[in-house]
Amino acid sequence: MRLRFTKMQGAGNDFVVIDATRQPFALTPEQMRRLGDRRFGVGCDQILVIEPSNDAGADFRYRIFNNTGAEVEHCGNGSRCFVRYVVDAGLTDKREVVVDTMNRRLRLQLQDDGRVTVDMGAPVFDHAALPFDASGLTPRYVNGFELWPVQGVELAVLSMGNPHAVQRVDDVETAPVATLGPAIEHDARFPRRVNAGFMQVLARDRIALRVFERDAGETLACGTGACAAVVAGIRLGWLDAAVEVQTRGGQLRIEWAGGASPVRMTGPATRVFDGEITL
Ligand SMILES: N[C@H](CCC[C@H](N)C(=O)O)C(=O)O
Repeated sequence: MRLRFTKMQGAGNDFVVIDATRQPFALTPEQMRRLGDRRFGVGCDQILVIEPSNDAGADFRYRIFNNTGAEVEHCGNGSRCFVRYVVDAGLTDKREVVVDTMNRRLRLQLQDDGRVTVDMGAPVFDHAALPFDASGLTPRYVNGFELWPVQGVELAVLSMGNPHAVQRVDDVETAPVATLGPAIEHDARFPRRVNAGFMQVLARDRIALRVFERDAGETLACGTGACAAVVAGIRLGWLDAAVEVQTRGGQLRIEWAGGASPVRMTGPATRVFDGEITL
């Protein structure tokens, strides 16, 4: 089948965007794996599928698939690219767009400087939301927040709609992301696996972050991972309410006022090229 797509990236996290409002989306997981393959296909970290909304409260639905073909709950960098796409493609004349993902309703705002601000919803600390099996473990409490001993390190665990396990490291550049990342991702205590964050605190309003993503491996940036790292850092008493996150692919700004308030993320969203592929 012939498929039109738009290649986009948000802080180096890259996506194949499929507009299912203008062409049918019916790819098998194998076809999605080929689409996402950097040698046999287009290549991307995730595939984003834009669909009409079937709910009066939202302008669109958007589905997210890792490049393995696995459908997932949330993608922060992808949400910014989604709104950049729908505005540039003329699918909406709004500059504040409401979109439904698998389990969240997001509000996205296109800024005058071209960046996009996303209300990412509130973090969830209930272990069942990841899920995370803490049975038999004793956490260390820092500032009243738990750090869990897993794979020989201390993890803060939380959900941004998708599961995250964040640890503090002295230097992200020398952190063992390539080995410890997959070990955490596949640890049995995360039955649906997990995104593993490595956070270096540079100041109370600045961190460096690398994320070994579930399925996709290390990406140049992870939006939900940046939200999870900042929320964990605030809960642990290391960070203030507004933090600049330096990733390998660019900079994100994350704000969280605590409690049940939503996490706000601001960052770039760029169209790279349009194309067609036969799958
Ligand atoms: N790998 C993630 C999905 C993509 C998240 C990331 N690309 C972002 O920007 O939030 C997961 O399996 O939960």
